[in-house]
Amino acid sequence: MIDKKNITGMILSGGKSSRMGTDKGFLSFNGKSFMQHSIDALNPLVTDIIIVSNNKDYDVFGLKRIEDDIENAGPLAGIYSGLKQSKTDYNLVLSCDIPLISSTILQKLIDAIDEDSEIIQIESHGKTMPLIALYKKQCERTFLKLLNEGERRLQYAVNQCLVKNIILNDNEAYFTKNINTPEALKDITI
Ligand SMILES: Nc1nc2c(ncn2[C@@H]2O[C@H](COP(=O)(O)OP(=O)(O)OP(=O)(O)O)[C@@H](O)[C@H]2O)c(=O)[nH]1
Repeated sequence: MIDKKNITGMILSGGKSSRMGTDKGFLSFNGKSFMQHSIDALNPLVTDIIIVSNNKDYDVFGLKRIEDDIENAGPLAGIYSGLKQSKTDYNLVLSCDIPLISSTILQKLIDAIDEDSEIIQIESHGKTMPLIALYKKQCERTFLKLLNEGERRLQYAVNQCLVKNIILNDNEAYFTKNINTPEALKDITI
């Protein structure tokens, strides 16, 4: 049984937000920013939350913010930067564009911890979601090697580690919806 004191929460908020056209973490849903939704889902499960972003505006959330070690290299580099600075073996990593996310879904990742898995990720509607996932700190080494080789694909990097998928049913899948476009935001708002 793992103690929640051994888990760091990490929220990635870099990238271009090119499909949305505006920084996704500051978008509002149900009276709260997308970033705050990720923070609130993590809070009961972890003792510490880190925001991985080069944008100083995120300091408004009063959390530790770290910058990408390798710039413009996408979420793989963001996770690498977070793991490098993490002091805990287990790290719950979220993106900032999943405003429906809940602690109940994240608890499933924690409940699935076993001796072998290095990464435990959500699988929703047949799609694996490495940005709703638990990473062991030791993945840092594999990720750095891949980044140094020029690799940028997060799912490829995840598959180089020992990974377990937690398959959600259709009702649960709703809570993992990615909001990448203004149309997707409109869909959940109506
Ligand atoms: N720290 C960090 N986070 C990133 C980086 N690129 C993407 N992210 C985050 O990873 C998550 C998924 O990002 P995507 O939706 O794939 O990419 P995006 O750049 O946000 O958006 P698009 O330009 O529309 O693809 C979001 O939470 C982003 O904030 C990066 O280079 N560094």
